[in-house]
Amino acid sequence: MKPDIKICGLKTPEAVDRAAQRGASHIGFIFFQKSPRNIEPDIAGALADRVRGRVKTVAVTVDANNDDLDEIIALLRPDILQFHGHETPERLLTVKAVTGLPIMKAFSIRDADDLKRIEPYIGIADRFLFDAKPPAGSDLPGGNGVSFDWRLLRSLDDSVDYMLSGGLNKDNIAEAMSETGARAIDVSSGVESAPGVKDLQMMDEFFAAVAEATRRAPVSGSVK
Ligand SMILES: O=C(O)c1ccccc1N[C@@H]1O[C@H](COP(=O)(O)O)[C@@H](O)[C@H]1O
Repeated sequence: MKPDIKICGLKTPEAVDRAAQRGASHIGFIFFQKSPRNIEPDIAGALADRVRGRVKTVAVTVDANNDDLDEIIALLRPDILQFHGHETPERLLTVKAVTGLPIMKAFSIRDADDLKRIEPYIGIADRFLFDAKPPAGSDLPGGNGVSFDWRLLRSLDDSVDYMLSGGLNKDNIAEAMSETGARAIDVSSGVESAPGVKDLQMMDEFFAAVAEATRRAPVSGSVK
């Protein structure tokens, strides 16, 4: 079965349309001032309208306050909230109760101990997203185009639903999928020609590489 595919950090109608045409299950919009992929909520909402109901929209935030979340939710009307900061389980429970939206909580992974940090979030986060730790000096908690040791995920219980993220691209996605058996994958800078600039051909090549990897080793299990 084809994995869920999230293309993150979209900013143009062309990239949104191409992601939908090629079969993305999710598209992500980044609400983080320091990111080259940062977008205003009203613009993200207009982009999402192009594919609403066909592709799930994900609002990516980093330790956002209530006012910012309210504005993003009102203007984007996302299907899923992705939290890429230091949000506590209590914070996410509150947001979930107030908004009624599914939550994806991102974790930066370098070693086995990093995976243990998900435990208090089990039963609260609807899905996890595993990304690499940012390189030293990076302003960004994600979107750095770096990978982690995928073998670490072998220890995960099969009931843990996650998106594999961090440095994925057309050249490594087959290995990443076969190493992890991930049922969902997430890419941003791996389909960019420059920071924040999505490249339609690179997107095509990524989707083709996922299709080829899926043909060789079908992903098993149910996909949300
Ligand atoms: O992409 C960003 O700029 C970003 C900013 C703040 C929080 C998260 C961000 N991106 C997330 O990181 C993954 C992985 O990116 P990459 O493929 O390694 O470049 C991306 O998909 C977003 O979920």
